[in-house]
Amino acid sequence: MQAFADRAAINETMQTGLATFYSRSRGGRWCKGETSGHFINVHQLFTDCDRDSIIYLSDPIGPACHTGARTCWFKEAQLAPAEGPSGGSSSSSSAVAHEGAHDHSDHVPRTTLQALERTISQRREALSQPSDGSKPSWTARLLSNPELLCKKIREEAGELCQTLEANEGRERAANEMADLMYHSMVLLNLQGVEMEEVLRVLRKRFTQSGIEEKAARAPKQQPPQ
Ligand SMILES: N=c1c2ncn([C@@H]3O[C@H](COP(=O)(O)OP(=O)(O)OP(=O)(O)O)[C@@H](O)[C@H]3O)c2ncn1[C@@H]1O[C@H](COP(=O)(O)O)[C@@H](O)[C@H]1O
Repeated sequence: MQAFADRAAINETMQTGLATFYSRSRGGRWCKGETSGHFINVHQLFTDCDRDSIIYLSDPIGPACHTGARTCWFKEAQLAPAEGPSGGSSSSSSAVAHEGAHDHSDHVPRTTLQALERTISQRREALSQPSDGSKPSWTARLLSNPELLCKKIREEAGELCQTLEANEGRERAANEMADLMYHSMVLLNLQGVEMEEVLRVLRKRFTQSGIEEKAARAPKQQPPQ
């Protein structure tokens, strides 16, 4: 979402950790979620180079958009082709944006991981439909065969390690990591885990050393003899 914030709203955000803005229509400060319950937990603030724009990096509790959509950006703007000099159009109006007809439930800008996660979900959904004779899908094969999936994940992890052990170079390492991530994401789909949950776990760990975290763990219960 995008909204205005004045100095007081930004100060409040920093003090409470909840995204707070300034409503120009109501002429006052508002904490996102105070009516809906959909608060936004802010964990980092960035300003742009000339300090007139701020990003609140955050974890939203529920949908961020007042329409109930996860994000406010669900309408795709399409760029009209630029007209040449004979078209009589000035350069400032050569690219005209207009809204696409997409519905917010499915059409939102996605990060690379979210786009891949969506494709995997679509393959999973297609498994429960009668086959439409479309192209064979490797993802569908993995989803239907957990044994093959786990074998591939172990194999890909081994190949990633080998890139270091056999000094295979950075391009190979990037490729093997991509293989491992893709196959692991198929497993996460079967487990009902979203990548966002994994990223949240990683973010939580930002402030803690791995050694300290392990030392603080509760002792494991011994299995009954
Ligand atoms: N990212 C991937 C992806 N990465 C790897 N693979 C497939 O995983 C398989 C890996 O098996 P291999 O045994 O060949 O293993 P390998 O390590 O690549 O090969 P070797 O080094 O062992 O020879 C290959 O078929 C790859 O094409 C992937 N298959 C699919 N995706 C994504 O999933 C989408 C949907 O794919 P389908 O479900 O196949 O339509 C694609 O558009 C991609 O975005």
